[in-house]
Amino acid sequence: MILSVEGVEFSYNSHPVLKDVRFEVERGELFSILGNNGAGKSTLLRCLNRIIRPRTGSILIDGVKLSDLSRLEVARRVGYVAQRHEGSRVTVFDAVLLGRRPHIRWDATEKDMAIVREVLAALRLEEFSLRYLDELSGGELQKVIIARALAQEPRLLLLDEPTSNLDLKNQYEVLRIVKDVARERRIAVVVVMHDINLALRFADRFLLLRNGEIYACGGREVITPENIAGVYGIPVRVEQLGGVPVVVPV
Ligand SMILES: Nc1ncnc2c1ncn2[C@@H]1O[C@H](COP(=O)(O)OP(=O)(O)OP(=O)(O)O)[C@@H](O)[C@H]1O
Repeated sequence: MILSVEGVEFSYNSHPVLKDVRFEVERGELFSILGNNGAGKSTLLRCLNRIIRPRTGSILIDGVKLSDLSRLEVARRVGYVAQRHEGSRVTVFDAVLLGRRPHIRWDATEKDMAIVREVLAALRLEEFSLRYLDELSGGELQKVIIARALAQEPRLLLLDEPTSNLDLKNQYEVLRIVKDVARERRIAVVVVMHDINLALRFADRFLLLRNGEIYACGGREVITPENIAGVYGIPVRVEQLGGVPVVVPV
């Protein structure tokens, strides 16, 4: 088990956002968090990266309490891609190399450079290597931020709506790469997604969050018309298409 979340509660000021959230993510697993707008998905990811600290409950990474780790130790273990990012006057290569920073002692080594080149190739970003981030399209920038998190080689990778700016081809490519990385490197990947059908295609397990509470958690069997209606308040059918369940609003 890489990630164990036990009874996490979080409030902004006195407004409760997460209530008794508990789940586990195994190595090699792509775990998808789904839920209505404002359900607390991003807040949960920020707790998992210790950007914010839960009021109660505990989060364990490889059995070690997140709250006992130093900032550097968290950065070595947890990669995080936020929902929004802004371009800056840094080249794509340097931005991805920044992902290696938690592992670099004095100066970047040939190994760090090789990892960056490998990640850029996997995400088909090589031609942009020397471009500045503020000269990229929204989708290209999103891929660079994901590349930086992959270069970090975390044990736990947290992605907040990683495909929101990507076209159809890039959505599939990026999720395929992330899934392969999870399997091959035996890391845990937690992805917040709005597209249930994309989640159904790539995720191994699902957490349905409604207004800060777990509504359901499990494999494809939890993606039922009842659960989707309960979380999103919209009637749907679940059809099979090429062996993959597809959620269709009715
Ligand atoms: N910094 C903050 N201060 C106060 N309240 C906040 C803050 N950030 C989020 N909230 C509130 O906490 C709740 C959960 O927000 P969060 O962003 O985690 O939801 P979400 O499930 O990621 O939503 P979405 O699908 O719309 O991105 C919302 O009601 C939101 O208004």
